[in-house]
Amino acid sequence: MVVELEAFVRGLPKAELHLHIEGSLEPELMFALARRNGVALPYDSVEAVRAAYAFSNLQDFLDIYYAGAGVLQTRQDFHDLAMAYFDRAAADGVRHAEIMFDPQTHTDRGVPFAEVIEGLLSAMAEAQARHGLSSALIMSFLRHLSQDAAFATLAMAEPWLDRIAAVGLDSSEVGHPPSKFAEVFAAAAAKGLRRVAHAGEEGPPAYVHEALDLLDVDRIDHGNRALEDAGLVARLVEQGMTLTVCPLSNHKLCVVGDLADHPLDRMLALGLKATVNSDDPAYFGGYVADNYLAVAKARSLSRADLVQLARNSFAGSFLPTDAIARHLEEIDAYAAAS
Ligand SMILES: Nc1ncnc2[nH]cnc12
Ligand SMILES: [Zn+2]
Repeated sequence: MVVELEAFVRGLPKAELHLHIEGSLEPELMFALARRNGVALPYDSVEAVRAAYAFSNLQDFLDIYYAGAGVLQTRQDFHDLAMAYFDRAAADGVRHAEIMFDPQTHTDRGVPFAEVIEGLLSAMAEAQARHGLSSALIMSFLRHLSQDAAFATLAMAEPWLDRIAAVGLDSSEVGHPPSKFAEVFAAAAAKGLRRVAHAGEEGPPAYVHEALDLLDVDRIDHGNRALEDAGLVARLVEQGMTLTVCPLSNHKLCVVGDLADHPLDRMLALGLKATVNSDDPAYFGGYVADNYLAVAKARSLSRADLVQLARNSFAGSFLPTDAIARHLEEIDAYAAAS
């Protein structure tokens, strides 16, 4: 049976490994939560919000993203936000999602850590029950803030550490190298947490080296600029390091000028373990299947490439090996039947 590309992509079993839950806040939900919580928004319509989503770099986006997150106040808000994401992800063939959250974006405006994480955890349980979709939490530190602030966040998370898979590092990259967070990542590792970090999105290849050397990361989020350093590429290939690549994000934030120039297929050809992810889907124009489709069309990816990307997503996840093996078998059966 030859399945048409869009149906093939949406049906392909996949994991999403790079998703900021605050970046899945659609303007409609932003308005509904603003009303529910009595928060004033600087926009008078959903259309005006969408019109503001024209970014020329990462910081342009982050300014709007942190402002939008201000409508999130109660555990019900975080539950509703995450459920909206899980419903969309399930419709996109996502079987497992490792979602990042930015506690400091909320605790710094007086929202208790417990409200944030309990809302997310209840949605994760509901996604498992409703869709059979498993998930894990990545607690990201904001790199424009200090390492001491990251340590304070790690301390706040102490009662929930058995429910958090990993720590991450996000926000404004340039000027905030991984080395700034070496001690807090070591402390997280000592507590049994895995580690991921945004590196090489806007920052130089040296930041990717630092994430490997000083943060001992299990995955690199983005990693595009690693391609500028052949020795670094060889190192990433040798280590089998997963890169969580986000094509529509790269385009919207001008990391690539045109999707037609996206390096995803070059990464695969070099032997890098690239995956496809949505990053902040409400802001960048599409969820994970839209990312697969857009880059597949722009770069003429083969079905074998798409299957490889989906395989990489499970292989690079924090799932136990037996669960990974089951998902890989499901992909093989799907590919054989399509
Ligand atoms: N693409 C991105 N890069 C850095 N920090 C982020 N926070 C949310 N999305 C991000
Ligand atoms: Zn990201």
